[in-house]
Amino acid sequence: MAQNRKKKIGLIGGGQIGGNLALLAVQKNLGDVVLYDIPAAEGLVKGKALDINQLSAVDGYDCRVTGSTDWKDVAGSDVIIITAGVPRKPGMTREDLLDVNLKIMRDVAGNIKQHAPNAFVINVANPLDAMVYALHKIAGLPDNMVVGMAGVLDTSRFKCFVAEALGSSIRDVEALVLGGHGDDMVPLVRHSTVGGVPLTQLIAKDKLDAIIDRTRKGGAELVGLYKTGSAYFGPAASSIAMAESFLFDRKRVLPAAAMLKGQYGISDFFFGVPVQIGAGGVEKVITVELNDAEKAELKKSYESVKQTVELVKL
Ligand SMILES: NC(=O)c1ccc[n+]([C@@H]2O[C@H](COP(=O)([O-])OP(=O)(O)OC[C@H]3O[C@@H](n4cnc5c(N)ncnc54)[C@H](O)[C@@H]3O)[C@@H](O)[C@H]2O)c1
Ligand SMILES: O=C(O)C[C@H](O)C(=O)O
Repeated sequence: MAQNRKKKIGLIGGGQIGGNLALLAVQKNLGDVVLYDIPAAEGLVKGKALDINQLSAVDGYDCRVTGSTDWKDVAGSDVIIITAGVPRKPGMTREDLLDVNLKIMRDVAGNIKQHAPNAFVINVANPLDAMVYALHKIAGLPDNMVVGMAGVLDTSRFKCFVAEALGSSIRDVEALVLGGHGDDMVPLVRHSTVGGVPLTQLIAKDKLDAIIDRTRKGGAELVGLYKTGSAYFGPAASSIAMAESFLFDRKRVLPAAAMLKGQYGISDFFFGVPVQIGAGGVEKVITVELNDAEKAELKKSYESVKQTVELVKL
């Protein structure tokens, strides 16, 4: 009888998010993990791999992590998550990372093209929307196999603040944040509910406005607290949710930066919208009906993301 082989997960970048991705992948039994980083970080990835493999004995996890500085080990990955890139520090914008992270992306995307052209690739590096655009161009992957992680994280921040404000279970909060991964992202209040009850009936407008503002600045709030880098637990969990939906053909509808071909009036551009992720990668882009005010907000977010993407010269 044919045996199902274990899935292979390539994690490019073994820093804060990369290490947490490896841990979550093992704990969720997603597959064997290759944690790749540059030669200067060999000890870091080999150490994290060994540490997680030893932890596996405690709870009996079956998947293994290999720390590597050789792209050949990444070959054959079913899914790749890219966190190779510098995080911002207090006082910086995500856009300030463009030059340095674009250099890293050239290297990473070129290697994906060479070593893992069939993988479903999730980019996390910032500035998110520009980096996923560069990845797609350089790696030459099909539109459906490249996606950027931001919407799941931005939406989870919004849900977290709503649950806190109401003192309710976070499980019952349904919400959606659209647009680019920047201060102009669009939390869709009209489409958000708690236990099926519209959010607008539960939280007063001034409180909701404060939640929206805090969500938009959610990344900066953590940068301000950590001081030496940015968020990593939430980003890792958000990326794993996307990878899981692909690996197990879950067909979850999740907000992500996906290639648009005319949807929302946007063409040949990666932008944060709800997509269905399954074994075929991004299988569907879902169009949400928006009112004029929401359309205007989304256009503003698009215009600001576009400014950064236009600086990407390949
Ligand atoms: N999309 C999001 O929502 C989101 C959320 C948080 C962080 N981020 C971004 O994710 C990136 C990583 O964050 P982090 O906290 O893990 O940073 P980190 O500094 O802890 O880790 C980054 C790792 O990338 C490695 N790296 C550098 N060049 C590389 C290359 N060419 N190939 C492979 N690896 C390479 C570094 O050696 C380092 O280990 C940052 O750009 C950050 O801004 C995005
Ligand atoms: O804010 C950052 O720099 C990191 C990330 O984009 C986040 O939203 O946490």
